[in-house]
Amino acid sequence: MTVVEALFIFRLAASEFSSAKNNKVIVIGAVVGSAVALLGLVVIVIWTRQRRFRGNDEARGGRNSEQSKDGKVKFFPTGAASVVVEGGDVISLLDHRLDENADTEELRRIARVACWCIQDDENNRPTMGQVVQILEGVLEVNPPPLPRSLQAFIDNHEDIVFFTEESSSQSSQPQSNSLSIDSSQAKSTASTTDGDQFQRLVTKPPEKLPPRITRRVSSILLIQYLTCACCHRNMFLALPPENPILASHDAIPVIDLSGLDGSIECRMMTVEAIASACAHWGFFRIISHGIEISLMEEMLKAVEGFFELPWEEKMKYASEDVMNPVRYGTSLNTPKQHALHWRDYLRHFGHPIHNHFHLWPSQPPNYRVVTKEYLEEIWKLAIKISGAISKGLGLEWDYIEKSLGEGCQIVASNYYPPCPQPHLTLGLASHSDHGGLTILMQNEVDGLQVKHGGAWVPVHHVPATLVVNIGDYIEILSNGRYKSVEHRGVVNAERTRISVAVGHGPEMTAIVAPASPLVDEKNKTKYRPTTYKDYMRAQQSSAVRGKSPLQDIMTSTTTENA
Ligand SMILES: O=C(O)CCC(=O)C(=O)O
Ligand SMILES: [Fe+2]
Repeated sequence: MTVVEALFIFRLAASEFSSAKNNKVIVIGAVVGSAVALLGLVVIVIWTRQRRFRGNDEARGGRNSEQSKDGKVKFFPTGAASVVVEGGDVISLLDHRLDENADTEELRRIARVACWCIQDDENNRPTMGQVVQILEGVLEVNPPPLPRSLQAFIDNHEDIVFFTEESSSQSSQPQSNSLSIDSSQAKSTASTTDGDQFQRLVTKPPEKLPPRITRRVSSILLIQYLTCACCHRNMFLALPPENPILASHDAIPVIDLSGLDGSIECRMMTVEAIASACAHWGFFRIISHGIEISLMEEMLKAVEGFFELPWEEKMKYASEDVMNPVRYGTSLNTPKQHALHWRDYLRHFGHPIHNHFHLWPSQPPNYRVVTKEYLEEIWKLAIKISGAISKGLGLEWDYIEKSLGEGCQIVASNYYPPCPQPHLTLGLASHSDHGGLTILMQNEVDGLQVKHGGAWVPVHHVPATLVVNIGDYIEILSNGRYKSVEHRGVVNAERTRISVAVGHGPEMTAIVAPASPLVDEKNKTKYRPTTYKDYMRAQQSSAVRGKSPLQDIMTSTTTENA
């Protein structure tokens, strides 16, 4: 593909992106083969953004070119590429609204990779994988040669096809004040380049990795990455320096839930086992839970099917509003955090299902039906376990159930693609869940870790089991007797991990506060009351680290009363 062809396609298909299944980077859906060339142009658009290439400048009539004082028409990509090739001031090309507020090195890297992507000979262009690594600073990139087809615009500056800024539904009329070059002409000027040019791209790992760490370029993220890099935002999620030592065994308690359907002794023993697990771990594995294995498998498949949809289909559910009933994204609050997880997620409300069913993803075709069945079963299971937890706290069986009102169920499906540098990043940073109980299912790839006694303990995949953890709502309701436990997701270099975490909490308007039977003169309230909606919003909007949202509503127990 020549640059001109790429420009045409960019012009006509600017919004058509799809995910490359394997390497999880953005490509342009309409392009078969040379997506990298188009990527190079997209990169130039993003980095220089408004003023010339996109033609926002009305004075220039929305063209991707401008006329200099000597009357010559300059094609902006050519000018930009020349600056990059000659080692000029890349900051001068930056969107002026950014007030030169960018990291020159980062920008130079972006600019160079953009120019390598639009080399005339496809063999000289980097692979998507190399693009990603260069942008991340893992590989170094040398200055590129000026693409010959851009050189053609210098040589034939009066013969330029201008593309207007109108949407692709309008025809792309040449705006030339003279003749036009069509793509075949440009092709003829773009002969293949020397075989050794690719060598000049030579990318070598830097001696040490950059300090800011999350390497996350998935379907959503390449664009975010580039935009944020241009805005000089720190979007990397670093591991905490004092990472606790990782215990190597999986020691969370295992509870046979069939005990809750047995004799009274059996029930009480199971209640005690759950109470002990909540008090000491906040996490436990359940067996004999009553959810059909086939349903679990179908749910995992439906979720996987969603993540494998084309990018544009998934993006229908992207939202920056943390309270949106359906959300597809990456970190919980990407615009605010500028710190990204190595994962994509789909998060939406479940119970009461009739309120939300119609909003759920309509693809893959069986997603809604399977999810409905799974969430209904999981809701019943959550209520059953909540009964045992209530009893274990010395409350009535139905205390927690009643406190939920209509209740709220949220399913968060997480998709963690393989990561080339897994030890340097996280799929999901340490956090506690805002709800009462989370019931989690994972595919056969490990990655969940629970903080216990100052160490991170892995929770391995065990077929047919589910993992339960208590969240902030139960910590608050128990007046701190049970603690919601921090957990996180790590990633690996080989396999995609999928987890489906279903959280259960009260209806949005419910007041979140300690259960009154658990508050007295001796046990003063440890948490300030708030509505669940406000708490959830605060939790979802904060940088997802540790338990800070919960700490924000803690009282000084020595001074405050219920
Ligand atoms: O992927 C996992 O195992 C953890 C998921 C999780 O903690 C969450 O979605 O809240
Ligand atoms: Fe979680």
